[in-house]
Order: sequence, then structure tokens, then C-alpha cells
Amino acid sequence: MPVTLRTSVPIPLTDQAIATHFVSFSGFSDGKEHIAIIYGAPEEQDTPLVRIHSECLTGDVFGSQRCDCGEQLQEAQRLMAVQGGVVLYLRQEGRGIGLYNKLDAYDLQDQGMDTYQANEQLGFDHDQRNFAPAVEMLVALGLKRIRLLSNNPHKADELLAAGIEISERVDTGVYVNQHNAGYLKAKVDQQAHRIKLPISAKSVDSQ
Ligand SMILES: Nc1nc2c(ncn2[C@@H]2O[C@H](COP(=O)(O)OP(=O)(O)OP(=O)(O)O)[C@@H](O)[C@H]2O)c(=O)[nH]1
Ligand SMILES: [Zn+2]
Repeated sequence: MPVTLRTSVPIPLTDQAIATHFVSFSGFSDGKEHIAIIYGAPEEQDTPLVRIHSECLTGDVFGSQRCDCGEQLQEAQRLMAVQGGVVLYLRQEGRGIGLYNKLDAYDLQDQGMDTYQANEQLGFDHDQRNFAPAVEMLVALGLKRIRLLSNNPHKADELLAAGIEISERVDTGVYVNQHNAGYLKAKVDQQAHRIKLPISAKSVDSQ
């Protein structure tokens, strides 16, 4: 059964003049409530900007500085307020391990492990995410050619393998601070994320 559109509801957002709609879907195989936030009319653009964002309650909602998720989401919103686009918000908290396990993983990182080792210590893959729901949402929305706002090359690879054309890979800004420097370094060193870290951050331990 293909994933299909369920409802599209206008939800005006603070400080945004552009029309925004929250779109729900039917038929996700993982049973989760993934959501698309539509800015303007991306279906009328040749190559709309798309941000595939994995849920991060700590960063997205509360502004945690242990990661860069909150800033990346705000950047996506700022860009899309001007040029339109789509945020695909995937309910894959903690790279797919869930919130409580992510907090356990933070505990292990405070004992010296890096973000990927901590996942494995807890019995998970280093990254448990599945980007098929993002592809399914793009197809249901009729968007097969996009500009992808992400530093993660694996996301782009998975979209390409699923037949989505990426006309441009747009890197996000670099949001480094004293609490997330090790985490960002691990993403660069181990997963080839395209984050240009300042030299001071390159010298910290991976976390
Ligand atoms: N398991 C685990 N998940 C984390 C940790 N820090 C952040 N996350 C989760 O990681 C996800 C974001 O993934 P990242 O690897 O930071 O970035 P990305 O989405 O792959 O890449 P970008 O598109 O460039 O943002 C969110 O679901 C966060 O909740 C951590 O230390 N452990
Ligand atoms: Zn985060």
C-alpha cells in the first residue's frame, strides 16, 4: 500500500508571513506519525528546498546544546519563510533509539564514549534510522526533484537510491558550542558529515 496524503491543515507559525500547512499521511509501515510542514507552494517550484529532520525533543523543543538539531531546524524555518520548502519531520528520536535510550547514551558519553560507541554499547546500531518514510512523503507530495538541506551524505545517498533526484546538497550552518563539539567531531570523523568545524573544535575528543 503506498503512503497517501491524509489531511493538510493550515497552521500559521510565529513570525512567518508565508502560509504553512501541516500534512499528515496514511500507510507508513512503521506506524509512526511522521509529518510534513509545507512552506508556501513547493509543488510549484522546480527544485524546492527540503529538510529531512529527525526528531530531537531535547534540541528542537528545549534548545539542548548537546547537539545542533534545534539550530538546524530554526535555520530551515528561516530559509523556508523566504523561499518556501518542506520540512519532513521524522519521528525517529535519538537516531531511532528513542528518547530514554538517548538519555542513557548521553550518560555513557559522559563516561567517555562517543555518540556512536554509546549506541552500540546499548545494543543498537550506530544509527537506527530509516529514511523510507521521507521518500514516501516526498512521493505522496509529488516532489521527486529537490534541494536537500543536510550535512549528512548518507541521507542524500538513501534518497538517490530510492529515485529522488537531488539537484543540490545545501549544507546547514555550523552550530558548535562547548557542549556539542565532540559530538560534531564524531559526525565528521566517522560519518563524513559535511560540517566545517573551526580548528578549536577539531582538537576536542569525539563524543
Ligand atoms: N542516539 C543518539 N542520538 C542522538 C545523539 N545526539 C543527537 N541525537 C539524535 O540524532 C538525530 C539527528 O541526527 P544527526 O546525526 O545529528 O544529524 P543528521 O540528521 O544525520 O544530519 P543533518 O541532516 O546534517 O542534521 C536526532 O534524532 C537526535 O535526537 C546521541 O548522542 N545519541
Ligand atoms: Zn539533537
